[in-house]
Amino acid sequence: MAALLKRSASLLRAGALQKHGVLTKQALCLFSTNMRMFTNKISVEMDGTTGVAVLTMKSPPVNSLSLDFLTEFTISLEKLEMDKACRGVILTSALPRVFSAGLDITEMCGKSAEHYAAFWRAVQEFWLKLYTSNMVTVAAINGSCPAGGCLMALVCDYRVMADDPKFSIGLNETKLGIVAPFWFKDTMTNTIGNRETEKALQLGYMYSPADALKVGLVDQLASADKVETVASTVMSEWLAIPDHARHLTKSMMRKPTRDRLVTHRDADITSFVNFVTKDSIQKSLQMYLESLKQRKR
Ligand SMILES: CCC/C=C/C(=O)SCCNC(=O)CCNC(=O)[C@H](O)C(C)(C)COP(=O)([O-])OP(=O)([O-])OC[C@H]1O[C@@H](n2cnc3c(N)ncnc32)[C@H](O)[C@@H]1OP(=O)([O-])[O-]
Repeated sequence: MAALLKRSASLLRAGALQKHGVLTKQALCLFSTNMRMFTNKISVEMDGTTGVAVLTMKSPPVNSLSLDFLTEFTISLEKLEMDKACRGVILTSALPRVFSAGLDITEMCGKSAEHYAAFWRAVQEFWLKLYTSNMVTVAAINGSCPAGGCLMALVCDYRVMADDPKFSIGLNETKLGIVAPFWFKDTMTNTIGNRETEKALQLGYMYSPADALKVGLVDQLASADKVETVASTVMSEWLAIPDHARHLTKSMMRKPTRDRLVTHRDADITSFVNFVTKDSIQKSLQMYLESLKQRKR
């Protein structure tokens, strides 16, 4: 009981969340050591016995990474990170065919320079928090996963993807007439190597699950209905390793890539704002958004 009260207090202290004004519909429920947390766009269920949380993205139509989404995601992750009982998190989607469509293109169109800067800082923060998490992170990719969606999966420790040829994964930025920034590129290079990344980025290549497995962009395929179960099995294998040894190893492997962004963070924001405010880029993004809408007709 004492432990439960201590836990409730720590969750209530996380009332800092409300200051951000994004968690208006948040509900916290405590059942013994299990925890459930809901925001508008994300739900988190923590199993106190296993120490594993499932973070489910539920922002229709395509779990696009808007400023609000990124803020809710980052805060949810921070809360799990602060919870000593949580050792691993599985990321997945509640939507039937989409893991995440990547950055919300409407956040990059027709807005002010100040907005673009705030948006980009949130994208950086999201990447930094997930990339440097002490928890084991496993992506259960149960749908398509372009651009920022692929980035989210790539920063996880392990990726399980649904073996459905209708789904695809990759950094397709060049197809939108934009350029993946250096830390997107670094994240992909660290996973599949320089040559494959160079081809994939120049072509904006979207891999089928089978091809993604072949080049190592994902670690394992599973039938669509088994993705989360397989992710849980993988999670238990990773959690069998002592936390401190795994943390130090992860941090040693990731530090140079993390440091590169941290050192160049402001310059990266300036560069994004200069890029995205160009008329030619605004035109490309508008045309791409329009083409997405036309596809449905
Ligand atoms: C330097 C910058 C680096 C950039 C990184 C990025 O991540 S750039 C991001 C690169 N990302 C991409 O290139 C992904 C583009 N998206 C897709 O390829 C597909 O949507 C899909 C395969 C994800 C899902 O197919 P599906 O048949 O299930 O769904 P659907 O196609 O019918 O779309 C439903 C609705 O969602 C809308 N919408 C979609 N995506 C976005 C978005 N990112 N944002 C906003 N809106 C988006 C779409 O317009 C439509 O709106 P409507 O008409 O209802 O008002």
